[in-house]
Amino acid sequence: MSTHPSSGRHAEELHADQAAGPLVARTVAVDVDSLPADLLDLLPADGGLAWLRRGDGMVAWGELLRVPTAGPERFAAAEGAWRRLVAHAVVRDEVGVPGSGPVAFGSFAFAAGSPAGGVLVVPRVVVGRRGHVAWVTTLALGGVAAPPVVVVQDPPAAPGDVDYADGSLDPTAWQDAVATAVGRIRAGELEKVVLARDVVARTAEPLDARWVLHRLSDDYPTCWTFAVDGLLGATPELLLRSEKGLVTSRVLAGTIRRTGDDEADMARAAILAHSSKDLEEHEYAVESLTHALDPFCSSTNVPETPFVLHLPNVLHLATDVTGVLRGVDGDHPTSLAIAAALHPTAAVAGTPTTAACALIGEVEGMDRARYAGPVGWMGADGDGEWGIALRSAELDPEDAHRLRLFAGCGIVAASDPRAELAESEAKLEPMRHALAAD
Ligand SMILES: C=C(O[C@@H]1C=C(C(=O)O)C=C[C@H]1O)C(=O)O
Repeated sequence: MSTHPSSGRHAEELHADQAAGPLVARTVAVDVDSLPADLLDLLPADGGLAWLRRGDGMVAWGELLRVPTAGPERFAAAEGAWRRLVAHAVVRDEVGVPGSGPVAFGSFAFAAGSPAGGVLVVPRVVVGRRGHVAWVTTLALGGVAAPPVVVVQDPPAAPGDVDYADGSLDPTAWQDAVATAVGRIRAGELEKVVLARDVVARTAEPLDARWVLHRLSDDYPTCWTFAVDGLLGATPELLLRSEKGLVTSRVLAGTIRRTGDDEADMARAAILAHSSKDLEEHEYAVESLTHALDPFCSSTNVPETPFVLHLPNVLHLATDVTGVLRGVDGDHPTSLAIAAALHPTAAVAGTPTTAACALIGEVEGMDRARYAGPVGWMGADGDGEWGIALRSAELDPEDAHRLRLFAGCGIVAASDPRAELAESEAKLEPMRHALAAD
């Protein structure tokens, strides 16, 4: 994995590289049967990029360009750089599906003030699959790249024993923070806040990100498994997909742990679907999303009641919101511009947003970095997919044995700190299991 850049230098590099010539992208169709069932098998050991769900999606490697950003304008700066780059690009794409042609992968800090900022990475090679269609894209500057080597790599080595240590707040201090938040909500200062905690993992062997990615995508096929610049995870929550004028967003809020017993879980699903605490929490999240999406859309569709999303570790209340983008002939904002407007939703910040973010800054006691920020990819036409970076961990660029795991919970007036701690443990489970040896 590449290390995190210090801001200004690499942005200049982008311009210098552009001066070396335009972006040249060539996508060729490949026989879907010639690819391994798991595209992650193609990722080289020194890391790469991934965006996968149910076996479809993309893996990519080689860093052609990197656009580091920071501050309140982090999304706009990245988006502007990408638009300038593709405006002069020379593209030959014989496949023509979302994800073919030039793509950039990105990941952005939750908070505008976070030193983590954000980054767009343009890879040298992308291998993608969408149903029965598969492709390889090569990207270069100023000329056509040599055909890439696309081969199944040696499997990743296990991380060995993993030790866990408290992150910024220990469990008692975090429950105190939750209790403080409940007090503020009951006092009428705000309606909902999402509080997160971090846990630090130390692996005996240097971590091969592919080990974690394989586990996550095998265990959580309905989630979006991602890897962007040292941020790994499998998120069940899609901030948005923008495809040919249609936007889709999967909003989650309201959670119950699974028991491991199917019958008991069905009963729990029914409890969740009727829990006024969870329904209230969910409604805040759906409302904030639709409110932010509305200005971009000529029409939206918001189901009246949520469905229960079953994951191996938890059950969530979920709503899929769809909308038709305004704009003629595809002339509408890019997926990243829309993601910027939607972030942060009440699912990861709270309601109202400003008060919730202020309370997070006051009591959470940590920098979320890129956890709970948008993560995903975008193509030359601006279409793309951006998830919310949940159920995730950030690798330490300075120490291949160290990573920070994150999980958060929506807090409302009826929340109980002990139950929220248990919920956060359930949300840490995917990453803990992904790190475990066989
Ligand atoms: C904040 C997280 O999850 C969010 C909070 C949820 C909740 O409180 O019920 C459910 C899904 C996510 O929107 C996380 O996984 O870290």
